[in-house]
Formats: sequence, C-alpha cells, structure tokens
Amino acid sequence: MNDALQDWIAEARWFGGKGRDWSLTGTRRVGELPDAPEGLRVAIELAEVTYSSPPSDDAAGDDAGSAGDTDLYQLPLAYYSEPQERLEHAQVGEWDDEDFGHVHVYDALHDKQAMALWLRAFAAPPTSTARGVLDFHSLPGHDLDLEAHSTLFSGEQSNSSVAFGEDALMKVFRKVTPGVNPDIAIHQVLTEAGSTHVAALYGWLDLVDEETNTTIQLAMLQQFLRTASDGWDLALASVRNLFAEADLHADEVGGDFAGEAARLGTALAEVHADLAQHFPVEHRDAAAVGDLAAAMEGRLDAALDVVPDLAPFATGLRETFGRLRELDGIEVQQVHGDLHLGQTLRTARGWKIVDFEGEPAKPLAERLRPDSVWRDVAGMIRSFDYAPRVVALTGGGLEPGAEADQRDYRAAEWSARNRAAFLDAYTAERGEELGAAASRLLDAYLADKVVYEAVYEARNRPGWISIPLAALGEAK
Ligand SMILES: Nc1ncnc2c1ncn2[C@@H]1O[C@H](COP(=O)(O)OP(=O)(O)O)[C@@H](O)[C@H]1O
Ligand SMILES: O=P(O)(O)O[C@H]1O[C@H](CO)[C@@H](O[C@H]2O[C@H](CO)[C@@H](O)[C@H](O)[C@H]2O)[C@H](O)[C@H]1O
Repeated sequence: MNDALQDWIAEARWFGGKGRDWSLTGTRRVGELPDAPEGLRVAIELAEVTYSSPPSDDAAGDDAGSAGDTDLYQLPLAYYSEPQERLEHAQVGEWDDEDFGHVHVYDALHDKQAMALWLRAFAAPPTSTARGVLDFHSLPGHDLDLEAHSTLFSGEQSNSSVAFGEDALMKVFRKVTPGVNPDIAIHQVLTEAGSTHVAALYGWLDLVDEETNTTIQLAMLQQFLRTASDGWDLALASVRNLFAEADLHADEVGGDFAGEAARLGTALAEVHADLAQHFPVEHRDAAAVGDLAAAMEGRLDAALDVVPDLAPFATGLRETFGRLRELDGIEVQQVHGDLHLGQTLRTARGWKIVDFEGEPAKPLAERLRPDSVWRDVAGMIRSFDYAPRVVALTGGGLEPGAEADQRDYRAAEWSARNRAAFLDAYTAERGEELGAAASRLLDAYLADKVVYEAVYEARNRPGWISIPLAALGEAK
C-alpha cells in the first residue's frame, strides 16, 4: 500500500481512528472532476482503513468497532505533473500513478485551482464523469458565484469545510457510508420548508457507486453565513463579562446571554416542529422505553471502565435511567442528535443550527433513527453548564481580589439563568408545560450526556474531565 498516503491520513485531523492499530488496505478512484487544466488531474479516492485491534474500550456512544472492521474515508486529491511550491503545506507525496504517470499529489481542498472545478460542476452538473458517476445536484433559487476563491476552514472538525468567497460553503464528508447522509437530508427538508434556522442548502454531491451498486453522499454545498458568530464563543464572552464584575448578577452585566438563550429555545422548538412535519413521528411503547433505559445503563457500565471516577455517581445515575421504566411510552421524531452551543451560529437574522449529522462516531442507521426531542434540549442545557466551568478552568476573567467561591456562585447563576430562559422559551413555543414525563426524560438524557462527556473528556481533553464530574457532584 501507499505509505505516503497512509502517513498523511494518520496525521489528518478528521481521521477518527487515532489511537488504534490500523492500516490502509485499499484505495479506489471513484471519480474524476472534468475540465482540469493542463498538468493537473483532480480525483476522488475512497480509502479503506482496516483496524487490526478492537478499541481499548467500548464506552458511551463511541462506536469505534472491533478488530477487522473497516472504515471508508473520502480523499479528494490534486495530481500535478510538476511540483507546486504554493501547495507545499498540503503535500501528500510523490509517486507513479497507474493512470496519471509520475505525479506530485496534494490535498485538493487546499488548492483553489482544484476547488474551482467542484464549484463549476455544481453550477453546471456534468452528464458523466470519468470513472464512477459523480452526480452533482443543485437546488433552484441561487446562482453560484463562479469567480469566488476557495478557503479551507482550519478548525477542529470531523469533516472538511471550504468557503467559496462570501457565497457558499462546501462540506466534504470524510468518513463516508453508503446511504442517506442526515446532514444533507435534513438541510434539504428544512430549506424546502423555508426554515429560517438553517443555512440554506444549495446542492450536494452523490457518488453512484457501480461497483457496489450503492449511493454514497460525498459533499454538501450551502449558504455561507460569513458574518455569523459562534454560539459557544458568545456564551464564553458573556461569562467572562460576568466574572469581571464579580459584585453584579448575571442580569445586571452587559453581555447577559439570557435573551439569546431564549431565542435559541424558540429556534430549536421551531426546527423540531418542522422536522416533525416532514419526517415520521413514532410512538415508542413502555417496552421500547425500557430498552432506552437499558441502553443508557449499558453506556454507563462501559463508561465506568474508562472513567472509574464515575463510580460514586453510578447509583444515582442508574436511578435516573430506571425512572424511565415508569413511563407508558414516548414520542420520537427526527432530531439534531448532537446539539451543543458549538453547533449554533448567531446571525443578524437570528440563530442558525448547523451540523445535522448526529454523533459522527455512531453508525448511520442509529443516527437516522427517530429520537426524543429532549435529547437535543439536554445537549444545549449541558452546554450552559459547560461555559462558566470552562472559563473558570482556563483562568478567565476573575476580578482581582474576588474569591473563587464567589465566582463559582456566579457560574451556577449563569447556567441556571440561561437554562431556565432556554427551557421556558422552548416549552412556550411548543405550547406545553414541562410535565412530569418530559421532566423524567430530560433528566435521563442529561445524565446520559454527562456520562458521554466524561468519556469524551477522558479521551480527548483530560484536563476538562472535572467539568462533567463536578456537574454530577453538584446534582448528587
Ligand atoms: N453555513 C455555514 N456558514 C458559516 N459557518 C458554518 C456554516 N456551517 C457550519 N459552519 C461552521 O463550520 C464549522 C464546522 O461545521 P460543522 O458542520 O460542525 O462540521 P463538522 O461536521 O466537521 O463538525 C463550525 O465552526 C460551524 O460553526
Ligand atoms: O462538535 P462535535 O460533534 O464533534 O461534539 C463533540 O465535541 C464537543 C466539544 O467540541 C463536545 O461538547 C462538549 O464540550 C462543549 C464545549 O467544548 C460543550 O459546549 C458541550 O456541552 C459538551 O458536551 C461533544 O459532547 C462531543 O460530542
């Protein structure tokens, strides 16, 4: 196998197999972009990664699989006959290619020349492409700016996003699976329903894979919310303002977030209503709710192996999950599935919610399964708990002379204030009170999310493991 390609995948921030033993067991060229200039070929490869060991554990929502499992990753590559100095930072390697001869290979997403081919293909879908069938779809109602230059986003992402000028944003899905991509399906439905809470979908790219007789959704093109502010950043700024004025209450400080939290609650309720109208709403009977409780208990069992510090909270958590068994049944529908403040963008025209892919580590079938709306509500509420704790942990904004316990008091006040504003607005928009059954469900989803976070932090940000543990300690 191609060692350069394997090394490059291993280092990529979107590669989800880090920390496991794996190897590149195959690459398949599934499509070539038409109309490349002389000296350049641009192709999409599917790389098959095979794991040689099971994951070290199997905890809380992390479906890393077992030995022998494979994942497919999408690699758009630019093949140049001559080296490209301007693309040195995006170099994959240099080798003899069966079709293209001796080539200098670069990550195509960094290359403005290569990305222009994608944009043109969306604007005027080619009838066929060399190898495989790359099927470019465009929704009516938006003329793409074909002069726009591409810029690759640099954030920590599980996929790769490329902005085209100020006009459009293309998200290239990295780990791909045959079948419907929920991000595309949900954006399409919400765009066509006229929702004001998502970035409008402009188009998407399917691979009609003749070898396996399946369709794989490769990329999504949507409205670029260029001037939007990230909800997480806004929340942190609000907390810092509060900490800098330790004598004042959250509602007395400039930058109070409660109005935004309420608008977020309304936006989420509107999105849930649109999703309920356009995707199936199902009833889960008491037995199915028992299965939900059992799944949460199972995730806790697995999490205890990874985070032994969860042990003192296990009995209380089991009681919270067990109380689900007293419910007669619940309604489920299409939801976001992985909602937190980092998935929200504040624009001049209100809040937008992004990334409807669900938890990327979960298998596709699970991500498409209807779930309770309270999963999304719980996700946001956990974010309101995280924000002040993160500011405190990272030493943010404590006024000289202020006591840490005063700051902790303020932190709890900030979380409670925004949780209440969000929840009140959410239930008001749905036209219902938070009844006993909903409250029980919300508590269970909150507990399930904290358990998930303990594992997530242990694996990814051990310095932050105190955040979910402290939340559990205070709830005890
Ligand atoms: N339409 C958009 N306009 C501007 N920024 C966006 C848009 N959609 C997402 N983003 C930002 O791009 C980043 C990655 O988006 P996301 O959909 O969460 O990708 P991933 O699936 O890789 O996690 C986030 O910081 C998000 O705020
Ligand atoms: O954005 P992703 O879909 O990859 O979600 C994962 O990473 C999130 C962190 O970026 C993580 O969220 C947790 O930390 C957030 C602050 O960084 C906080 O706002 C969330 O409430 C908290 O759950 C998320 O759990 C994980 O799935």
